Amino acid sequence: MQDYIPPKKEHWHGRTSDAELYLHEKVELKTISKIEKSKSTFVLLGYACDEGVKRNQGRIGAKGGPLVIRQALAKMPNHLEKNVSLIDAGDIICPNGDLEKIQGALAHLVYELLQKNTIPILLGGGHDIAYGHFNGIKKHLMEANKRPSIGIINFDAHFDLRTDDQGPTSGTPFFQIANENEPFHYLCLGIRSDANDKKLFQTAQESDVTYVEKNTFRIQFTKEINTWIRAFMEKVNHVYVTIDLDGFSSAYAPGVSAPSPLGFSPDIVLESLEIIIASGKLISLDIAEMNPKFDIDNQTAKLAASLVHTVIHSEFP
Ligand SMILES: N=CN[C@@H](CCC(=O)O)C(=O)O
Ligand SMILES: [Mn+2]
Ligand SMILES: [Mn+2]
Repeated sequence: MQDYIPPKKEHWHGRTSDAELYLHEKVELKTISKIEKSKSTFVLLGYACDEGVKRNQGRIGAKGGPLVIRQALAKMPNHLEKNVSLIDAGDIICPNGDLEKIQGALAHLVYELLQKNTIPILLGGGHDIAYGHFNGIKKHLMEANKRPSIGIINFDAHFDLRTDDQGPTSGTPFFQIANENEPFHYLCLGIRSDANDKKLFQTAQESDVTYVEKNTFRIQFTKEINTWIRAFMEKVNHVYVTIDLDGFSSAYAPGVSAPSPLGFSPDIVLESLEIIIASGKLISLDIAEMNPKFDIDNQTAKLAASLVHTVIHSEFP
């Protein structure tokens, strides 16, 4: 496949030990066809594409996202049990701007990873990653059930519910999913009224979107937020989590296409992830909008890598 780059050893560096103390020593590099069926395997797949951001008039650079997240993760300590595997499966790329094709290719690879019972962790790339990612999950679940029940939990400043009448962009993925899926289960955490216009709030209302605005998505309201997340998850059988790094305050995440000075803090995201993972419904996860061009001292890459580190070290029921 010309839009796929196999994993590379040179992307994984750090301190060395004789006991797999670091993740670059633990990670296995495998192309997707070589990955075996296993329940306790996390697979990293990069979406090195910022075509959707470009089309959405954003600041390009997110195609470099997967590499810097890997490089930060490589140096982090490995506390994984021996029976848990971490695999890097390489990157999807978008060399000629054919976003629709790349989203289709991504959906196919996600489908293959889920057929192998692994837990995909996708690294972006623009938030158009969500459309391909969701379709891969859907294809996999449709083999068992014609109408799978999938809830999307998006940590984001934005709804990303723009219409796709001019084609897909990083601002349209959830509009596309809403249009093609009935019912549409979508929970947004961290929405900012200074980053979404009236039409987007109206589309959210018409599509029955549940959302928590940024002023409420704070650690002080953990109890209430946990109740809302649990209530949302009750309605669905599977949960797909997508974390748009631009939802974090730019004090934590300057390296994104559309920064949020008044965004949320990592602590409430970690609390929420704990509840979601403990539910046993998390099927797949991605981290989107990492843009190394605007990062400062690798803070955003390290934040993204720490989120991956937290997820892979969590107990999956
Ligand atoms: N994926 C990002 N989407 C945002 C970008 C906002 C911006 O460029 O300021 C959106 O379209 O609303
Ligand atoms: Mn966003
Ligand atoms: Mn987004």
